[in-house]
Amino acid sequence: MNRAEKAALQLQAVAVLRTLKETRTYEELSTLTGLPAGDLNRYVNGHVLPGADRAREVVSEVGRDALADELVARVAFDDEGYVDNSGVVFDQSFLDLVAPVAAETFEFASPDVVLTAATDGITLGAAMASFFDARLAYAKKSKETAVEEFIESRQRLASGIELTYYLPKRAIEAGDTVLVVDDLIRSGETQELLLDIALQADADVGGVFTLIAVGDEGMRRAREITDAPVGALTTFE
Ligand SMILES: O=P(O)(O)OC[C@H]1O[C@H](OP(=O)(O)OP(=O)(O)O)[C@H](O)[C@@H]1O
Repeated sequence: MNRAEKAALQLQAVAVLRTLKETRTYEELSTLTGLPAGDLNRYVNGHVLPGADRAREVVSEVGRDALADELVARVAFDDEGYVDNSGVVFDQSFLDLVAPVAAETFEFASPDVVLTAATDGITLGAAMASFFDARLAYAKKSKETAVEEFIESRQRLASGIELTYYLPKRAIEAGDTVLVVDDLIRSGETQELLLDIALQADADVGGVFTLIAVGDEGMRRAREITDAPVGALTTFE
């Protein structure tokens, strides 16, 4: 880890602690993290930065659990099992915290491009792309006017309806490492289409990440297609 990476990790840990502090006292934060309340106070107020080891622990362990809990609290299911995750995907600051936690938790290859599906995957994709200093590409269900060449991936869904995603061809170059992300994986049909787009582009898949996995069908499907790490921040049964 070079100096800039260390500084970035330290600042991410401070951002995680500040978010946790919004709804907790320093004593509660101390119980949660195992760190002394006085040190936490100095980190949250920006007087001192946590050392690299502490910072990593905050981001990957405390941060992961706390963000997963926060995610559960912000997601609602209706009677038919559909998910309302607007409380998460509309909150770019929250997603900006998720990105370093995801990167610390799963061993994704550092991507050149983060690939997602419009619409709800875009804000998570932007957070992940910004964290990795990568480009963002999102496939859409319609063709963008004025774009001449597309990579298309089509599939007949279990429902019988055909779903096609289109990505402007120049968005991914052959040999790019692609991290596929989405807000939600349920059946895995969308992930399969995104992974097929990466394959058609002759890209290498560096990982698959989702905020929410509903059941394990979609995650299993993604793991059948790629050997890269496939991870979710939270799984709902
Ligand atoms: O694993 P799957 O069964 O494919 O489901 C996951 C997909 O469903 C949602 O998108 P949706 O198709 O509702 O489009 P939207 O993002 O525009 O709402 C979600 O954003 C994922 O892309």
